[in-house]
Amino acid sequence: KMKFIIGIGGVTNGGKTTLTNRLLQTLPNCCVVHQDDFFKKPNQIEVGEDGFRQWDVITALDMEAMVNTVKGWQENPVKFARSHGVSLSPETMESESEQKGVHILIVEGFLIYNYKPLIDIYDKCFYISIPYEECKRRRSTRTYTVPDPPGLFDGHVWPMYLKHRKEMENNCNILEYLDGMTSSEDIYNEVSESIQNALLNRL
Ligand SMILES: Nc1ncnc2c1ncn2[C@@H]1O[C@H](COP(=O)(O)OP(=O)(O)O)[C@@H](O)[C@H]1O
Ligand SMILES: O=C(O)c1ccc[n+]([C@@H]2O[C@H](COP(=O)([O-])O)[C@@H](O)[C@H]2O)c1
Repeated sequence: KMKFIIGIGGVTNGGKTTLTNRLLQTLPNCCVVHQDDFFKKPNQIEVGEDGFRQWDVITALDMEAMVNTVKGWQENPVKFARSHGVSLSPETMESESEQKGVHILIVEGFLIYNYKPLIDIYDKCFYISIPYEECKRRRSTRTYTVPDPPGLFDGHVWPMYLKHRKEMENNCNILEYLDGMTSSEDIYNEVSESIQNALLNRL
């Protein structure tokens, strides 16, 4: 059975979750792993010299657990789907014995291309970005499990984003860049078409 992994990376508040949810509704047999689910507890997040808890670094996340979750899907996507409440299409169920059908995993998050064990797993790598002003505006309307203290965006979030983005580009993934300023409908259509083409090439 064919397995296909899609990375949806990009800046905080770029629209990764919005796009991911839309794809989940339309792609067959599609599961998701959200990087945000692997943040460590606040008391395990180190405080930097700047006084801010360092949320926007890879060590703020339990990446080992995230990799194991992805491996769990790779080893048995049917079991993974079932245990995560994803219903499989009848066609996939019937063809289980026949090596047909496709299983798709979306890996979504702000640092999914900055961790070695995950870099080579993707069949498609998307990257959403938006400009500083829009990012700051959208972020100010969002409340995380731990709300941003004043100054976090300029003092930590944005500088870390720039640093990681540079690092990621050096890792030279074959990234497809998406403009997060366009409508979510346009972004969805662009990504959807790209995925369909890749799937057709693989069948
Ligand atoms: N294409 C878009 N255009 C305008 N606003 C968007 C778009 N996509 C998402 N948003 C908004 O931006 C905010 C962050 O979106 P979200 O999908 O949660 O981003 P992320 O998962 O990258 O942090 C939300 O308020 C969402 O409604
Ligand atoms: O999810 C959490 O528990 C959490 C707690 C504190 C901060 N965050 C922020 O989550 C951001 C990444 O998620 P996202 O959806 O904005 O890409 C990152 O910029 C962190 O600063 C997230």
